[in-house]
Amino acid sequence: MDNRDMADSVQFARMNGLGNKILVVDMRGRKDRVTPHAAIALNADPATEFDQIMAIHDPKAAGTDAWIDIINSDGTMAQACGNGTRCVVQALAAETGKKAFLFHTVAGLLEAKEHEDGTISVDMGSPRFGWNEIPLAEEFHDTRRIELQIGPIDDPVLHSPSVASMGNPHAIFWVDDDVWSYELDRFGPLLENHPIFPERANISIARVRSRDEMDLRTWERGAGLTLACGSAACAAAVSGARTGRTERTVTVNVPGGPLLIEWRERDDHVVMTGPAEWEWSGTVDPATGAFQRDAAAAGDSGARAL
Ligand SMILES: N[C@@H](CCC[C@H](N)C(=O)O)C(=O)O
Repeated sequence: MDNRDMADSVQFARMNGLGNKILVVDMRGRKDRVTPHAAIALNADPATEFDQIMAIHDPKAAGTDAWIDIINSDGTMAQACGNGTRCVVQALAAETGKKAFLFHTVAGLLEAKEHEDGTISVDMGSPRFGWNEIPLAEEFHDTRRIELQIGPIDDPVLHSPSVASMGNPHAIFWVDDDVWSYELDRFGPLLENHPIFPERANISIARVRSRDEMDLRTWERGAGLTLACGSAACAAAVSGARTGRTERTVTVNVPGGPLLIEWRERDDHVVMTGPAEWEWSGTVDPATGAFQRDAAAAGDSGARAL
C-alpha cells in the first residue's frame, strides 16, 4: 500500500468484547462516514473480519462525548451494540483518562463507565416490548411469547420466542437442553429474515440454568454467528425476568464468557457489565476499507488509545 492510497486514512483499533469482533474507527474531526463498501471490504479480509464497526464521530449535542455509528459486517447500520460500546469506552478512557462517558446513537443517549478493575458498564436504556416497537409485522398483545416456529409443523425445533427491543430487534427462543445442540447457523438466517420481522432481527437461543444464570447463543442480524452479543444478553435477561424464569439481575453466559445484566427496578434501565480487549491498531481509509497495521511494539497489550 503506498502513501497516496492511505492519504485519507484514520486511526482504528481491532478490539473485542468477549470475542464479539469489533473495529473501533476514529472519525472525529471529519464529516464523512465509514461507507458500506469499506465495511464489506474490511470484513472480507481475515485480518479485519468483524461483527460491528463502532465509528466515533464528533458529538452532535452539548454534554455528550461522541456520536457513534454502528455498522454490521454486511454494511447495514445497527441501533445498538453493547460489546462494541465497551470497546469504545476502553479506547477513549485510555486516551483521555476519563472514566465516565455519554454517547449518542440513533437509538438515543448511552451512559457508560469504566470501573477500577477494568470492566465496563453500559446503561443500555429501557427495553421496549410493544409489537410495533420491536417491530413485528403483525399485532401481538403478549410479546413474552409470540407464535413463530421453525422445523416440522407438528414437532418444531424452536418455537414461541420472547421478543424485545434494546433499540435493536431481538427474538429469544427458550430451550431446556444444551444451547450448542441447535443448528443456529442453519436456523439463524431463516429466522433473521422471517417476514414477521420487517427490519430483520437478532436471533438467540437461551437456556435458563437458575434464577440468576442463563446460557445464550446468538445469530446476529447483519453479522451472523457471534461469540457474544451484548444487546441480546440484555434482551434475554429482561425476557427471562418478564416471563418469570429469572430474577432481574442475571449472569448471561455467552460463548465468549459471562456478562452481568441488571434490569434496574428504579428507572427500568438495563445495565450490562463486562470486559473489553484491545488487539492491535492501524490506519484505515473509511471510504474503501484499505488498511495498514501499525508495527507491534514490544510489550503491546492491555488497554490502548486509538
Ligand atoms: N454485537 C452487538 C449487537 C449488534 C447489532 C446487531 N447485529 C443488529 O443489527 O441489531 C452487541 O453487542 O449488542
